[in-house]
Amino acid sequence: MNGHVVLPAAPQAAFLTAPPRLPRTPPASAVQTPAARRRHGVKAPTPRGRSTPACLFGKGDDGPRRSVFTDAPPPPPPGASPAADAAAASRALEAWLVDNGVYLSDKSTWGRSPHPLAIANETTDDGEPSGRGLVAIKGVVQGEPLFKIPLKVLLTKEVAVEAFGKAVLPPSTDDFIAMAALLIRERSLGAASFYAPYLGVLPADEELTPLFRWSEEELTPLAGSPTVAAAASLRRKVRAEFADADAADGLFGRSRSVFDPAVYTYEAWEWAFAVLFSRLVLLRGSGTLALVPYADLLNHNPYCGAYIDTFKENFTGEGYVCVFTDRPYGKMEQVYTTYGQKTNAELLLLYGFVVDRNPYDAVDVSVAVDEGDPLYERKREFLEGAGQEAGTSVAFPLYADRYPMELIEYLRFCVASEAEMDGGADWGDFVSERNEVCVAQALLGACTAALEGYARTLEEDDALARDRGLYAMLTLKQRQALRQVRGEKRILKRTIANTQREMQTPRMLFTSLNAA
Ligand SMILES: C[S@@+](CC[C@H](N)C(=O)[O-])C[C@H]1O[C@@H](n2cnc3c(N)ncnc32)[C@H](O)[C@@H]1O
Repeated sequence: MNGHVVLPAAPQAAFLTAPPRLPRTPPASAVQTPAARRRHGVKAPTPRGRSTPACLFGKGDDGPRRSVFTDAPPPPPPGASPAADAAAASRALEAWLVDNGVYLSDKSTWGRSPHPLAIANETTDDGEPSGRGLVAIKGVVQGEPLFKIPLKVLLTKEVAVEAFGKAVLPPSTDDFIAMAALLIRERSLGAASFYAPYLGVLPADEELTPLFRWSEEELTPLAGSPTVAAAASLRRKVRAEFADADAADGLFGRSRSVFDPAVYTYEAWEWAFAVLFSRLVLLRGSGTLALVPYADLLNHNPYCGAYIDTFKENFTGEGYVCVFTDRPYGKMEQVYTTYGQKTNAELLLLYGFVVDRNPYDAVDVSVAVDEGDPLYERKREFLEGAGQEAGTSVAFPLYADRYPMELIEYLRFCVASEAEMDGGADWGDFVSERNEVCVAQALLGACTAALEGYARTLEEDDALARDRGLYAMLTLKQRQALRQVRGEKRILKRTIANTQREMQTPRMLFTSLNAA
């Protein structure tokens, strides 16, 4: 029996990023004319940096608005400081949202309660920077809709098809590819883009650090972790997708007058995919993938049960996206959403962060029929007959407190004796004490081999994390890597300890008590 830990295949739509260098003047083909804007059903852009959002400091439609983050002094000029620029970008986004019908006032009006949130330009989670976030500026009750974002400000494949035209971007184009093209185009338009205020609050390129963008050197502290292979796999996919699009018969290659090679570069492509991976949401009901401005400022909390949904206004028939809270929030508390039940490896790969105490964290262990097993051929043929392709190796997730029963069933088969095979055993059930002990040994072997693959032991990692002086010298990526490998090693060690304990009573070794 051999065993090693691997990550599941990288996400299907995983593609890529690096901040594109923007041309000073957008190519003529990329400039959005007022006529085109009308065709796309969007309003003329609010020039970036031109005005102070009325909703915060002026007397706009909603009257004066107080913001806990922007109270008092007038905004400093652009470029005064990174913090001032970030605040100005947030205000520009709010003004744009208000212009497009989002109610952000902290006053109630007929039929509308005060908007309970404000943008925090700098937040922290688990002691690490987590960029912008949304914070309650008044108490929020459970189930309260936090905001209504009109569908017209969303970025979707449909918008991309409209923007480029069906002849250039057929509706059958993959969602990620269509939206990557749209993002690159809108960014190249600069202030002329309808979405400029939204693009203005996206993290700076160097702040977009999903694992697939890490350099070889940056990946070094993750040596031994299945995340390294996952990052390489995702990087390859993103590159391959770009190569396809860039080929003479690909999306870009076919329409070079629209897709200027100086704008639609690999760097721009990677940037767009990093944005999409970390911000796209799947809207329930319609099944549409969308970038939802403002809603995508919500940070992730794995314990959060908030949900996002679309609905239609009764009178106007206009569509909205709404986020509903799962619990009450007090004033000044950061309000969260969930990006789904993701492992830390998935969060690191796609979003660039790791969550301490993540209840969904898991490490995949890959198990296979031992090639030295005299029954190897018979077992391989059996698996192929059952539809399993490419050998006998299968990956299963190990959680801190459980493992999937399918892993045990598969191991029971892998270690089965001839008599057990002949007897047509039900692998979902106890087969024999011998079989059960072999399963335990195989599991221990897989976990031990995985632990031996790391450069450092868990104890050495723990010592590094405890050493304040040394820890403070680590870069953010090094700290994320340390948290990632410590989490993986803890799960592997816990599985070893649990399995060794359970081996005391082999008859009851792998009951559903431990299984997921
Ligand atoms: C959908 S965006 C959320 C808004 C984001 N903070 C921003 O500044 O635009 C997702 C990104 O936020 C950050 N983030 C979200 N939740 C986080 C968390 N719990 N810990 C650390 N970073 C987090 C990560 O950089 C992630 O890629």
